[in-house]
Amino acid sequence: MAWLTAHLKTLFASKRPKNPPKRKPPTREEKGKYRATDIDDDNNNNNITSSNNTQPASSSTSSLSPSSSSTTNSSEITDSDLLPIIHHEELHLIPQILTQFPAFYLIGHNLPPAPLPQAKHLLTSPESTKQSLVHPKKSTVRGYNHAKSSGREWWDYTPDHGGTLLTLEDENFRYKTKEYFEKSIELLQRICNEFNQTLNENGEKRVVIPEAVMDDIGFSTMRYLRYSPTILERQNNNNNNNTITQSNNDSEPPVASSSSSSHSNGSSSSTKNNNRKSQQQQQQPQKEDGYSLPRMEAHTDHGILTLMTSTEPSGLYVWDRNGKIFSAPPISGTVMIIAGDLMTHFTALEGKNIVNDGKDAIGEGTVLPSVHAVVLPKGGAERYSVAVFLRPKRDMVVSKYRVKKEDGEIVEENMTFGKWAEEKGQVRGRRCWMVGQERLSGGQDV
Ligand SMILES: O=C(O)CCC(=O)C(=O)O
Ligand SMILES: [Fe+2]
Repeated sequence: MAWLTAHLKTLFASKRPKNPPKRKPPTREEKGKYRATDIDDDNNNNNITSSNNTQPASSSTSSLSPSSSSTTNSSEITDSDLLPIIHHEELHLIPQILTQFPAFYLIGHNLPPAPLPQAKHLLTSPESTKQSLVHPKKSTVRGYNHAKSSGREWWDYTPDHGGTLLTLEDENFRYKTKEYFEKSIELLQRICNEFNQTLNENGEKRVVIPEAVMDDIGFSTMRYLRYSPTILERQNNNNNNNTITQSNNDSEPPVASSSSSSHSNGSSSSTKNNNRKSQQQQQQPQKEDGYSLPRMEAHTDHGILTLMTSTEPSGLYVWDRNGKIFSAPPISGTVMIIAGDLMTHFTALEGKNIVNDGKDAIGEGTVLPSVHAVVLPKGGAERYSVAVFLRPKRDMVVSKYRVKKEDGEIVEENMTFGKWAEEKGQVRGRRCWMVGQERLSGGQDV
């Protein structure tokens, strides 16, 4: 485990790209042109442009310098924090964009409307309906779950059996859910394919992302989330009534804790620790310093890519590799895409791997996983979101790691996606490996 802890700690102290994008600072008019409500496919001829933040506290006084060359202190959010918007016709730009920005918006994607009404429908169903969607072995990546102490509840789609398990008895709901999941996965697979079109130093194409990712949905899933002060209130009034195990690590739990085929829960020591921790949390009074707002603590996703969209108010933030924070509100007509842990494994320098070589495996083309968190603004309405996670099968070998045997011999073993996810789940602070995140996590995960 030491290798993993060390790796996680060093990852975000790694090199910044030598050639940061040189973008002209947008004028206020240009920024206004791309405001959330104005964007549609027809008026957006630029392939890359900048998103406009809608809620930075300091926006009125800050300068309009490009984000990448900004010297802003990492914990400040200013008007210069602009995430790029890429047109679907320009998917080939994405491998480079993801080395420079922690997220991008995609426009012109032809996805069906985001199933946010479906998310609301399911997550505001009667409690008895929600309880009937809980996985028999309490998997936190299949069916209904909640983290009341974080003011959040969610439901994970089960793609197996045509999406008919742990779901609502509603044909329209099922159709819209399945359709959005399948189209989003196809889109994420097309983006992965672009990584295999880039040329290496010798001008040759190399397989960066295993072909199996493009051919199979693997352990991909889709999540509907709801953040609401009323969930926190229920928690306050009803501290001992939780029927579902509360975990502090539920945003991306060990994949091994839920098997799509066997539905085994694989109850691990980390789960027991989390239970103890969450019981302690429930006994603590809610803090009054903002941490009692509905939220998802800072973390990175396990998989390859995540596609996200949400209602307002957003409260979604992403960090770049230098610790700079970007606000990432929903922009109409777009979806937001971020990289997960596996993207770092796949895009490591040729001949190196991040598990054994740490920072030395990270080159200019290496994509780091995006740290992200959600904190609802104070007094805001509730928020719904949809996240589609592209993940390979759990037995896919994603890396190698060295193990010292009892006789002292060092051997290399395969690191599968399932093993990666399971071990990450047991590392304290796995949610986020950056200095500064304690502001969002309540300081518990550093
Ligand atoms: O609600 C969101 O927008 C983010 C959800 C998320 O990060 C997750 O479920 O891993
Ligand atoms: Fe996430």
